[in-house]
Amino acid sequence: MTTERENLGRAKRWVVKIGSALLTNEGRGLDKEAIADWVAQMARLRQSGIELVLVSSGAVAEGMKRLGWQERPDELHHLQAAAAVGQMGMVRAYESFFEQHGIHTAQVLLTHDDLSNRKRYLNARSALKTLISLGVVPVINENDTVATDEIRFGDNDTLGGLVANLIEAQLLVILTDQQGLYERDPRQDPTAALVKQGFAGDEQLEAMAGGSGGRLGRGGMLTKLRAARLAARSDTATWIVSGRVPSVLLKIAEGADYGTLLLPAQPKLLARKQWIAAHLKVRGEITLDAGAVQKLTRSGSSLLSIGVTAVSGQFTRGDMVSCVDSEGREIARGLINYSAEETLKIMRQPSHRIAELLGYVSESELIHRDNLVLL
Ligand SMILES: Nc1ncnc2c1ncn2[C@@H]1O[C@H](COP(=O)(O)OP(=O)(O)O)[C@@H](O)[C@H]1O
Ligand SMILES: N[C@@H](CCC(=O)OP(=O)(O)O)C(=O)O
Repeated sequence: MTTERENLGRAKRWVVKIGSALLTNEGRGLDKEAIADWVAQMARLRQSGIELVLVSSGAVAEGMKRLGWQERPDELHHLQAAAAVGQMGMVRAYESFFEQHGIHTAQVLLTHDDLSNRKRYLNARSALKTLISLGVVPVINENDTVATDEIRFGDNDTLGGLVANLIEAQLLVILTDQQGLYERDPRQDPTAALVKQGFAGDEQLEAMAGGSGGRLGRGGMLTKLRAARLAARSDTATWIVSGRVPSVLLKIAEGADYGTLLLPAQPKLLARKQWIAAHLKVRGEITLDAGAVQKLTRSGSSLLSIGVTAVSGQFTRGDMVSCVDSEGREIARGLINYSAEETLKIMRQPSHRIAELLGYVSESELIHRDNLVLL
């Protein structure tokens, strides 16, 4: 009988994410030996027909090393400067190692803005798919030099999950400095047991994960689990595994029993809904009454103004808002058809009164079901 691991090892399209601590050998500078080794493995995978996209952290960590800084700076402009310096070394290393195997690489730097604008999202998707079809391995990182807090993914685990959605990968492999997810942070408790398999989005697993163990990156175990939750929306499984296991990527392709495998538990979302769900910047919150919650969750209906009891935040038509129940639990997200001010005027009112209350009607639904994603 074939196991899930064996099936996933045969997946055709992978996103591989490599974290800062691993790539820079805990900040000692780019670990060229390790990079050459991962690249050699990826070249073998490509030869066996697997399509690959690489999401690599390490620009800030490598920049810090080159600039002689011991501590990760707090100021944004210092981080941006370090990233700009370090990114050069990183892409140079990848390019020269992949070249030895006759494989072209491409540098792709993204900000959250690029993926939250529908047109730029579609552009990024077709550019990546074209690169893949040309046999090129794209090397993606956040565009740290221009990213402000407003337009930041924040960590590359999240970026990895979103890229998996973008290219509809079957597998997201997160290489890190631990063997996988442990029941507790192994840096705090070395006796903690490894979790071998679970479901993406399982809150019990998320409760086991702590923040970043290092001073180099921004992620941590929780961001990896959240990335798995994001990836699951495109039916992508996530494998969290140590990059220090010899031939780790080749072993995964054989379905070996390493690390933590997180399987998607929900049905795949339509591509447009994945894009909606991936919006990280929520502009406001609307509270729904019990009837509206039931309509949305049981019948997949659109949200009407009559079911809304409260509005908070500043949003305009087309913005992403979070829909919560009367206890404050988020149940859905969607692109709203009315601004916060308009929503305040029409909440608790039936749709046929919108014209009378506002003097015009944009749409009869507050959020159309095609623009609504249940969480
Ligand atoms: N439950 C857990 N299991 C494993 N690692 C954990 C857990 N909770 C927190 N961590 C920490 O997360 C770190 C990995 O995240 P991070 O340092 O961001 O790595 P990367 O640079 O690979 O993204 C580990 O070194 C570990 O200290
Ligand atoms: N874009 C940043 C990535 C920061 C980050 O998320 O790091 P990590 O938690 O190690 O994956 C960089 O290249 O330094």
